[in-house]
Amino acid sequence: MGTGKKEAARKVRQGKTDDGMGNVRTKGENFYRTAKQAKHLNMFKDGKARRNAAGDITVAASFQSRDAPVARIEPNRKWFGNTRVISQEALTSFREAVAERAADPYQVLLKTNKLPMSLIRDNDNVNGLKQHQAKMEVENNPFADTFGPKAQRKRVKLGVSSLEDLAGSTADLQKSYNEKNDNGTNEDGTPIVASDVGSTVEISLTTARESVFSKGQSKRIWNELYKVIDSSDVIIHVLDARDPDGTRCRSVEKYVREEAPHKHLIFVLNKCDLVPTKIAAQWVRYLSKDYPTLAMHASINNSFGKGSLITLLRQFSSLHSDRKQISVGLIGYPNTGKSSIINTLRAKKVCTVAPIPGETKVWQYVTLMKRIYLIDCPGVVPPNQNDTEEDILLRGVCRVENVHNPEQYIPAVLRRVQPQHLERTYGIKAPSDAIDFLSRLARKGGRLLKGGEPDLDGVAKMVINDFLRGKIPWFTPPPKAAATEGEDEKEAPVKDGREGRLGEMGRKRKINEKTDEPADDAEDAEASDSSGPEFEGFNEGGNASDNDSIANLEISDVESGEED
Ligand SMILES: Nc1nc2c(ncn2[C@@H]2O[C@H](COP(=O)(O)OP(=O)(O)OP(=O)(O)O)[C@@H](O)[C@H]2O)c(=O)[nH]1
Repeated sequence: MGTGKKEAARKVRQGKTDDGMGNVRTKGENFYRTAKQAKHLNMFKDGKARRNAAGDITVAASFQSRDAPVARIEPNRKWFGNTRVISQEALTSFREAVAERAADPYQVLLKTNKLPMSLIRDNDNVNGLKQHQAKMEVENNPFADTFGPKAQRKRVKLGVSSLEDLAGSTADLQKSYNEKNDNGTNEDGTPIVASDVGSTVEISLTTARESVFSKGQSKRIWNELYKVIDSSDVIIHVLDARDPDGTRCRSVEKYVREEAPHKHLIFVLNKCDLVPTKIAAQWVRYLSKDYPTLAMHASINNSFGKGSLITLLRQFSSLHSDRKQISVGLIGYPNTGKSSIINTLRAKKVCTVAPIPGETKVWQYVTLMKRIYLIDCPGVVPPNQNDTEEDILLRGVCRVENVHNPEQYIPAVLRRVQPQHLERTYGIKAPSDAIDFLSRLARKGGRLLKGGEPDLDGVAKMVINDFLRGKIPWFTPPPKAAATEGEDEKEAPVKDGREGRLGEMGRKRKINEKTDEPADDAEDAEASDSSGPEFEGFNEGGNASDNDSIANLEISDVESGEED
């Protein structure tokens, strides 16, 4: 007698005849196993092989069977629900339409994750470098050499066919070696310009370059730049209006275009008060072909172009209305006025500004409005083998006081500046040569060393600083095409004093600055700002019929120098 019977007897005794589920278990009715229970229990039996008395398997267990079970997957409409079929022609025209808009700097492709971008940019995952290498390999070598036996492919290319040839070419090199070239000077003692010489001397020149000329190229600064680019939705590339091409970081533009195409890049041509209005307008027209460009004069009290920039940033923020805020990074060469632009937009001194490069050391966040943050970045200089030391110095990249023998750069200054402007600035007759000019200037200013010798070094530093800080007027003329293009287009009527003699705008501003009141807040900027470049703004939904993921950025007639 098991516990089951005892328990049953107890239940009967106590009058509890149900099984806890309301069923009274009486033998003969529902005492036996249900079909479900039986099936479940059979499942365990099924797993075993059946054996005879001797222990040999007579019937294999189901899992030991070698017959594949007949199975059928139930078809489901959902499998086909997410598939769209597009004809080749429709795809081609779609690709063309999108490529056209993507190439236009005034149109913005929004919500790219809702577009089939992999279809549009189908070359993205092809390794360009590998492809290029393979192409070069086949072009430079005959097929048999490239894909022939191993021995042929691995042979080192010496450029000589025999040992005698090799010995002869070494002797030739020895003869043509010029010791002076290694010192960075020609036979007549003038410095070698990188473009005159072959690549071997170029390498020795770059290694011999003073460290002061490598400012803005350090890994730390580039890390700061990448942090700023990564954190920004809009990137403002600040250019110096006097030399926009020289202060343009093309490698950074390329990086943004390729690695972060969803970020908006715009140019701001700063310090446009230092160049004639016409020249600034031509540069704006020229640069606008690549990216939207605004002209600006950064100054807290008397700015120009501030309203347009704020309007543009507001439009970018409304373009990303789904975001809580947008970040705007300011990048560019050192000393182009990035921090000054932030101060101008905020209408107060929030970033340190100095007339020396490298003032901004680390990136810095500044709130412009509730929805727009600005990020200041240290100045960066993309390394370029073709840049000479004088190019680097005269772009304001390095600090003049750290340069040895500054008088050697004065001829370059004289080449860039017109004689009459030097005459007007220093009151000295048109200089013939650099040393003569410096000594006359030193004598005029009483900058003499012991024994009455003119302090050429000190005066040269002063002249370079005046050149960089806008005291001596100069500018780089825009490319010929841009200049003539401007002539053809409607010429703005020239009002009094607006034809833009060099340095005039700056002088007028100085007078105005004394009388003007500072703007209260960035929000009031439009009201306080002078009439900046005309700007129409985003024409949201302008192309909605074509594709509602594409918004148009229409900047019409971006003209600089619309002076107040
Ligand atoms: N004339 C004129 N000078 C300007 C303008 N904007 C900036 N500057 C001057 O340029 C110098 C450099 O300005 P910063 O704002 O410090 O330049 P930055 O790009 O932040 O320089 P880094 O800190 O080296 O990156 C300062 O002396 C400014 O007064 C401008 O629009 N016109």
